[in-house]
Amino acid sequence: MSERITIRRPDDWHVHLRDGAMLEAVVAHTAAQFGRAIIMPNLVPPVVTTTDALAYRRRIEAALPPDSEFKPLMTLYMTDDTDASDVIAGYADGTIAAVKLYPQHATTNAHFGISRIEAVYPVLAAMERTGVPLLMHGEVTDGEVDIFDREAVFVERVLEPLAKRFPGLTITMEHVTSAEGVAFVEAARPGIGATITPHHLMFNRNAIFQGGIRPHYYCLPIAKRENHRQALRRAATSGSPRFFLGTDTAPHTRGAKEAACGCAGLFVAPVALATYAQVFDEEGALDTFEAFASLNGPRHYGLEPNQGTVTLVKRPRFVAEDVALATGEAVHVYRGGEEVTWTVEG
Ligand SMILES: NC(=O)N[C@@H](CC(=O)O)C(=O)O
Ligand SMILES: [Zn+2]
Ligand SMILES: [Zn+2]
Repeated sequence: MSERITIRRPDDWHVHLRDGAMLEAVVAHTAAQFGRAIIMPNLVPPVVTTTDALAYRRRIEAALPPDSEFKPLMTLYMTDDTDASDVIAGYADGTIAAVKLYPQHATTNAHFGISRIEAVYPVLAAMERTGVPLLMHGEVTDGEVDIFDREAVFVERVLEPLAKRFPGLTITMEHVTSAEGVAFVEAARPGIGATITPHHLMFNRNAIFQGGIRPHYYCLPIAKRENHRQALRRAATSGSPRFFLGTDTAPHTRGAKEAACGCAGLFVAPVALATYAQVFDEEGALDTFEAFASLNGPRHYGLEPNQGTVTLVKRPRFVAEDVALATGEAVHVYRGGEEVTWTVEG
């Protein structure tokens, strides 16, 4: 049994850093572990143009610890008005790394999302031509579809046809949570990959209702049955280059979560790498950990892996319950108040 593991410095391919006081409070947790991260654009208002992305990147850089080498990779939020030439130019000059597509009303701040996928076909065609990756929140929003089935229905109704219509488009199915999603990605054409979060590897839907309603286990896509969690564990640890690390760290204040209508999203950054390492250790798969955390993502995005390394040791560490904001508000940390078994050494 391994007690220590050194891997290339990993990247986080799905992160919400927010803005303002929240950004200030959370960014160091991601920057301490990861070389790069794909930054989600669902601010209010969202990041829709390369000019917005550049300004947001500067705010992130200003909030980083002074000696940090962390590199934010920016994304645009696809709307009905997204301008293909802005996307292409922003990708060509390195301002943006990808475009994110949210089905309207699918998740936090998705009310700006596109109305009909057909509306953005010309932009998708331009992205296919020029190699700009498309990131998708993979859920249908049709109220007739059960919340636990929204990902599987999305795969069938939206993702499969889209992957066929644009055979050269690089697509990331973000935060895959279901056996159906895993099966699609495994069998899909080249250029299709998926991120897997630490929390969907850790708990199933029972956690949301254990002894009462538990808002700190509520995120989207919602956690599913145990067989889906097992499918995710198999996919992540399989060594398949299709699956890679994306934490979906999504901080909300306690006030926003512990409410009659609580926000979806978990703040997982402080325990992200430790939690993934625990999962790979439990599965007896530490040999495939580096591929998942540090190699598969860069390959999917056509980037080089990071140069440096991180070392994790199997040493228990107590996790603080909350992270404080300068406003006086607090953000509950996923696994806060618990001991985690793995610790990042640096
Ligand atoms: N994952 C979540 O539950 N929430 C995310 C949005 C998202 O990634 O869908 C957020 O921005 O809060
Ligand atoms: Zn999402
Ligand atoms: Zn997200």
